[in-house]
Amino acid sequence: MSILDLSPVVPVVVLDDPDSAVPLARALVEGGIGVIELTLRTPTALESIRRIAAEVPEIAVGAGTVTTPQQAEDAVKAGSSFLVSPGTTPALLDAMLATGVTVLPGCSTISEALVLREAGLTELKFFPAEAVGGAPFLSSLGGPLPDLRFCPTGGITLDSAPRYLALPNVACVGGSWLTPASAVKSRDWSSITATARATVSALIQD
Ligand SMILES: O=C(O)C(=O)C[C@H](O)[C@H](O)COP(=O)(O)O
Repeated sequence: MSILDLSPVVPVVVLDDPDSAVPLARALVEGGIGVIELTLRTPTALESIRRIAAEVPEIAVGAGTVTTPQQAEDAVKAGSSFLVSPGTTPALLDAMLATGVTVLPGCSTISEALVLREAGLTELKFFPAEAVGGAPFLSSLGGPLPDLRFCPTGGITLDSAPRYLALPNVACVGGSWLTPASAVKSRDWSSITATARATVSALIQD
């Protein structure tokens, strides 16, 4: 099964404290979410990935904000089962593919999407979704490139997610709203579970 089909929403998480990684992942699982993207934006992100991969087998943990070949390698060594980049260079794509795990390289223009399709990829991240044209852009892109499937991310909310998910070329959306910084900081796992549950039921009904 594709990583894009695990959940209608991929929580994109910025985590400072690796001690929060396992309870946070468990809170998402409890709320019905089977996938988590840990961004490599904090110095402890790899340690958080390591702990989730080792202790929460119910969730697929991947690395986000992969921007260098070295990060791709390190993230997979830490246990990432998929890699997500905000944009893609040829060297970054080669390194991501060399790891052998599922990759979701980022793009934000039709030409970038075409370059990735030429490399054999059909599942892409679209970032920063809202800022570069949102659902209308992806809808237009579906005309000439109907074989590509996207996970749009960037500025998407529970309110705007259904507009994306209604498109035939959108498999899921990424977003940070499931793990607000305030709830993570205060270790409010029950509110994260409640938000995950509400999100899953709203998006599956849609
Ligand atoms: O760092 C990356 O590689 C990213 O892809 C950025 C994330 O997609 C956004 O940080 C999502 O956050 P929101 O826009 O708040 O939903």
